[in-house]
Amino acid sequence: MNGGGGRRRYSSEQFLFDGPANAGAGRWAQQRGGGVRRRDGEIFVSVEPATPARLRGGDAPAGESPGKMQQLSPGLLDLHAFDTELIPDFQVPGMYAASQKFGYGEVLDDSDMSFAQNKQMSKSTIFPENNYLRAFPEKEKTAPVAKIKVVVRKRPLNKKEISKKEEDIIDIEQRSNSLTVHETKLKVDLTEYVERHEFVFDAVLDEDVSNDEVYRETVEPVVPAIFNRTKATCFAYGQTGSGKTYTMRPLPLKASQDILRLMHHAYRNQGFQLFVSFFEIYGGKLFDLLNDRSKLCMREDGKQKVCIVGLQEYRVSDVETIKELIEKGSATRSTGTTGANEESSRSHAILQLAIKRRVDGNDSKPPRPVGKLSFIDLAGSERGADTTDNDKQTRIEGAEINKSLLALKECIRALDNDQTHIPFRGSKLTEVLRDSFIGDSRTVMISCISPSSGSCEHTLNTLRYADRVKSLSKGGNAKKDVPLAAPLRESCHSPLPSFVPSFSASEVINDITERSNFGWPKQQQFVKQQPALAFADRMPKLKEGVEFSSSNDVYVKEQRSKGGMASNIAEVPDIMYQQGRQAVRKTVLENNMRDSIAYPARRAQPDEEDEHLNDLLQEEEDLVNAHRKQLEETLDILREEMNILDEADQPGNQLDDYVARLSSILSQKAAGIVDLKSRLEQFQRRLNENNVLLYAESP
Ligand SMILES: Nc1ncnc2c1ncn2[C@@H]1O[C@H](COP(=O)(O)OP(=O)(O)OP(=O)(O)O)[C@@H](O)[C@H]1O
Repeated sequence: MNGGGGRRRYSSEQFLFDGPANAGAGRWAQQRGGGVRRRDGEIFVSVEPATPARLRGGDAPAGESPGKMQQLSPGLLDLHAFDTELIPDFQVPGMYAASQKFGYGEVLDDSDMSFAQNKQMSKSTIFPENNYLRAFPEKEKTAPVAKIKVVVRKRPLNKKEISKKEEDIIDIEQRSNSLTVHETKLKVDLTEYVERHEFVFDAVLDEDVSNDEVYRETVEPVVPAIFNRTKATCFAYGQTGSGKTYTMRPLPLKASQDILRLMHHAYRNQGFQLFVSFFEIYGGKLFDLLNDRSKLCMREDGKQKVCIVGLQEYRVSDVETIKELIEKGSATRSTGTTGANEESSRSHAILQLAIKRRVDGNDSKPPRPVGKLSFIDLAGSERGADTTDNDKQTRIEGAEINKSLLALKECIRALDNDQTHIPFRGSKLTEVLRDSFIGDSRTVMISCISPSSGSCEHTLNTLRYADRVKSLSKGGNAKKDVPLAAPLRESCHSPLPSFVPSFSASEVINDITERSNFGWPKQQQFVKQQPALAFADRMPKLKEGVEFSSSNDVYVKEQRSKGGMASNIAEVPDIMYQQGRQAVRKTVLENNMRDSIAYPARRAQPDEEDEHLNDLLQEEEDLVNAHRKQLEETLDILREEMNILDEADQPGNQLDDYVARLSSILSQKAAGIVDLKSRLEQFQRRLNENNVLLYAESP
C-alpha cells in the first residue's frame, strides 16, 4: 500500500523493478554459505555453497571463467534463441522424463528424430520412471500449461483512498474466476445508478492473496518448460499504482530459485547455465539496466533474428547474485517526473532469465540457448493516453506506450489463435519480444487493478484490455463464459430483449467469413453483420432494468433513484457496446488485411503489412475512443440544456442569458458531431483504400 501522502513506502523486499527510490543496498543480511536472510525473516537459500563475488556499479569482471559464480557474457545477445537446438549430448538421463512429466514432451520438431530416439532410450534403459518420480517433489509434476493465461490481481485499498472515503467497487467471489465492477453513474436528471460489469478470466486473485500464491498461480507452472526450449513471458499490466511492481517484484527471484534447484538436482551435471539480463524500453529506445543504462541497439539479421547489440548478460549460480543484479537494475530504471504520480513508471522493464547449455561439455565454446523466462513490468497503462496535457517529451512517450500496449495485445491474441503472422513489428516492445511470440511459448498476463471507486475508469480499461487479449482465442473465454451470463439474466427485472444475440465472438467471425464467396468479408457485409451495430440501431428501445449480455461481459443497470424527468432517455451501455464488437471488428480487420495481402498482384512486404495493420488498428481504437468521449460530452450538454430549459420556465428569467447559452450549446453539439463525422469518414476512407486494393487485384 502507499505510505502517507500517496508516496510509496519501500519495504525491505521492494526492490525489483523499482526506481531510484530503492537504490542502495543494505536491506539484506548475508549468510555466508547458507543463503541470505531477509530482514523480514524470509530466507533465500543459496543453492551452491560458494559465495559469489559482489557486483557493484556494473564492474563485474568480464569474461570470468564459467566455473565462477557469475559470468558476464558481453556483446551480442541473440534474442532469437528459438532456433536453438538441443545439443547432441542431450540423451543424458532425466530430460526425457522431465519433459514428459511437465507436459512438454511433445514440443520437439519432427525433424529432430535422432534426439527423440535418444530420449526414448534414456527413458527405458537409464532412468526408470519410479526413480524419476522419487527425484521430483510433488509440486514439479505440473500438468500441461495453457498457452496464454490471463490473471487479474486486485490490490487492497490504500490509506489515501480510505482517507478520501473511496469505496471498494470490485467484488470477487471466493474460489471463482470472475469479478464484478460496480460503477456508479449519473443519469441525466443527476440521480445515481450502478452499472455492474462482470468479467471472467483464467484466475482472479483478491487482495488477500499473497505474492507466493501469485507465483504458484502464474510462473511456477512454466518454469520446468524452459529447460525444454520453451520461451515463457510474464507481463504485469495496469494503471500506475495498481500493484504491477509489487506483483512482479518477487517473481524472478522465486523463479530463479526453482530454476537453480532444477539445474542442481534434476538436471545436475547436464551443462545447463543460467543467465540474467535486465533492460528497459523508454520512449522507444533500449537501455541496459545492468550497464549504467547504456544505450542499446536492436538489429535484425538476414534470417530475421533479433539481436540486442551490447546487452550485458550475467551468468549466475545463486539467488543472492540474481537479487543483487535485480536491485542494481531496478535502481537504474527510469521513472517519470511529470503527471499525477511522479513516481510512476513510464518505461517497460524487461528482466530475462535465459537457460543455456554447454556444447559437448566444452567451456571454450559459447553455450547454446535453450529456453527463456521473461518478466515484463509494463509502463502504467493510462500513460498511453498521456498525449495532450504534458510537454512534448511526455507526449512522445505516451504515444510510444500506447503503441506498444496495443501491439502487445494484438501479438498475444495472434499467438493464442495460432496465427502464422504475428504483428510484432508494431512496436519496439513486441519486436524485442519477437522470440517470445514464435515457436513453443507460454504467456502469462497479470492485470493489476485498484479497488477504489476513484480508479473505476482505469480499472475497466485494464479489464477490457485483458479481456480482449483472450476473448477471441480458441481456448479462450468466449465460449466458456456463456453459462455465466445465465444466472444474471435470470436475476434481471425484465426478460432479455429478443435481439440480444447469444453468440460467441469467434462464431460470428466464422459466420461472416463463411458467407463470403471470395474468402474474405466485403466491407459492406462486415458492417451490416456486426452484431453490436445492430444493438446500436436498437438502442433507443431500451428500458430501465434491462440487461445486455455479450459472451463474456454482462451489463446490468440498477436504478437507484426513480422518477427522474429524463427516465425515458436511453443510456448506452458502453461495456456491452464495446466488448463484443471491438473483438469481432479487430479480427475481421486482421482477416481483411491478411487476405488482402495474400492475393494482390503487388505483394506487400511484411513490414508494410504490419505497418498497415497496426495503423488501422490504432485508427480504429482512436475512433472508438473519440466516439465514447463525444457521447459523454453529449450527456453533459443534455444536462446543461435541461437546466436552461428549467430556468426558462421560471418567472422573470433572463431571455438574453437563455439565448446566449442555447447558442453556445448548439455550437458545441455541432462541433462534436462534425469532428466525429470527419474521423469516421477518414477511417472509412482507410478501410476503402485497403478494400480497393483487394478487389482491384483479386482474380
Ligand atoms: N496486493 C497488494 N497488497 C499490498 N500492497 C500493495 C499491493 N499491490 C500494490 N500495493 C502497494 O501499492 C503501491 C503501488 O504499487 P506499485 O508500485 O506496485 O504500483 P505500480 O502499478 O507498479 O505503479 P507504477 O506504474 O507507478 O510503477 C505500493 O506501495 C505497493 O506496495
